[in-house]
Amino acid sequence: MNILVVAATESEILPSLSFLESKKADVLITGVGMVATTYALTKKLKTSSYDLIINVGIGGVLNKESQLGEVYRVVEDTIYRFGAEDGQAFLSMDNLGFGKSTFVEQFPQPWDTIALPTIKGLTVNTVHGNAESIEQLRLSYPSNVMESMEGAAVFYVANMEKIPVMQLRASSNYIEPRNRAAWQIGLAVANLNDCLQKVIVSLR
Ligand SMILES: O=C(O)c1cccc(C(=O)CC[C@H]2O[C@@H](n3cnc4c(=O)[nH]cnc43)[C@H](O)[C@@H]2O)c1
Repeated sequence: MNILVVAATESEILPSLSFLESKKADVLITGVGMVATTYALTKKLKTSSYDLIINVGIGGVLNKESQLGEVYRVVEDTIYRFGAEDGQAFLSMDNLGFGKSTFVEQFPQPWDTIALPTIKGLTVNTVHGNAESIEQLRLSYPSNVMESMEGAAVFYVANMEKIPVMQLRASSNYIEPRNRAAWQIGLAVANLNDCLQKVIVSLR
């Protein structure tokens, strides 16, 4: 199976680089954000074809009862507040009739890999960091969500190209008023890479 692993930054995938080379899986470092990700992935797919794209990274979670460092399979991912304000209401791209703002994982067949907790993803241009915007987020998403800056872009490109795709994301921080000192990036990156390697071994 030809696999492409997509990460925003090299530091998120560094512990797996030699493992991935030994498994003949390709790695793409896109840069942070939806625009950089869409460009880099689309360009890569012009010259190479894959049976599976795996997006990996760290992210923020809303539910403070969940443990930081936990690795999730993101089953769908929405571009947050992609649409128009109408007074106090919000009209999504779907409501406006301009297309979709939610994109989904798509399994290769046959699919058999390790069990992981699942979560919905939100992809943002601005990392949440103040109480008012986080309260607004909680009203729209009362259950837990995983926030990143790239997930929906990877799903979008893969869905458009009809390439199976999954997203593994480890929680590095809670979505809370900015508290960078509390981010557990080392733990999240270690768990993420451990999980990625298990998934790849299970697929081959
Ligand atoms: O220090 C900051 O405030 C900050 C702002 C933007 C990005 C970062 C990164 O560390 C970039 C790496 C990567 O991290 C993902 N990430 C991690 N936590 C979150 C979050 O709570 N909300 C959205 N994205 C998050 C993101 O996918 C970046 O690519 C630091």
